[in-house]
Amino acid sequence: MLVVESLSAGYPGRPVLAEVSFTLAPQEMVGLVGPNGAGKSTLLKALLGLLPQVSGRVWLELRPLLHQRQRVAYIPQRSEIDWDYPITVEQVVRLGCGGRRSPQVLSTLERLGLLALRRRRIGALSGGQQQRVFLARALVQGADVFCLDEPLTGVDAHAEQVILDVLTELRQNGAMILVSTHHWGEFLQQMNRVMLLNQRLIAVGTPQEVMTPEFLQHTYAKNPSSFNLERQKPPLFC
Ligand SMILES: Nc1ncnc2c1ncn2[C@@H]1O[C@H](COP(=O)(O)OP(=O)(O)OP(=O)(O)O)[C@@H](O)[C@H]1O
Repeated sequence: MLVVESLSAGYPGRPVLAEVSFTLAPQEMVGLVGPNGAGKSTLLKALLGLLPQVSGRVWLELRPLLHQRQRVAYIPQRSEIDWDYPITVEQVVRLGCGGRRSPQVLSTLERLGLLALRRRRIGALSGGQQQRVFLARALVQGADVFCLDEPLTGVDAHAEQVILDVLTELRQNGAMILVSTHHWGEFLQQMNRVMLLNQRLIAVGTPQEVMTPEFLQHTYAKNPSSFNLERQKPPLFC
């Protein structure tokens, strides 16, 4: 179980997240939804200890997550990756296991339909192929927790299906998956729970419980704290 307690985070002179608390259980896939600038990427980075200004606690099975960082795989948002960096598909995937050559790298490349592309530079791939490369790196890492930042952005229908199939299999095998997304369709319906975020956690529940006009209006409002929380069912609120 991953437990996040009162996580606040931001950048120098720019507080972003305030007091976010939630849990993530094995076999759970939780969606992170909110407007541009809500702090979804900031939350994923803060969890992983990638930001300088963080307070709060993050535990994985009763031990601080930062002491067992290798158990978490992170797939950053596309815009955070330097696609001109001179590295091949296979080299990226190998980074998941400390740069080693391993049969698992080749089998994972094959599983994700990337074997024939393994000697190509990552910058020479399509968006869907690039996203599959980073998913392959995460799989090779053998992590228990997967944090994915907008994995379906810029991918075609084939890559989308491959990614969804892998996530389903990971979940069945006991992984904990946290995924930020602007895709509200079928993808969101596959989530066990959805967290609505706008600098603070607005609501958590099943997609049916939280993807309602009222919750969404509040989440996407310029000033979400002005919403009348008393009118809502308490269990959904954080
Ligand atoms: N490196 C940084 N330095 C300063 N401010 C930043 C930095 N990165 C992000 N921010 C700011 O933090 C806020 C939250 O950004 P974040 O990227 O976490 O939002 P997001 O919910 O992931 O948005 P999107 O859906 O557009 O990806 C924004 O106001 C953004 O401008």
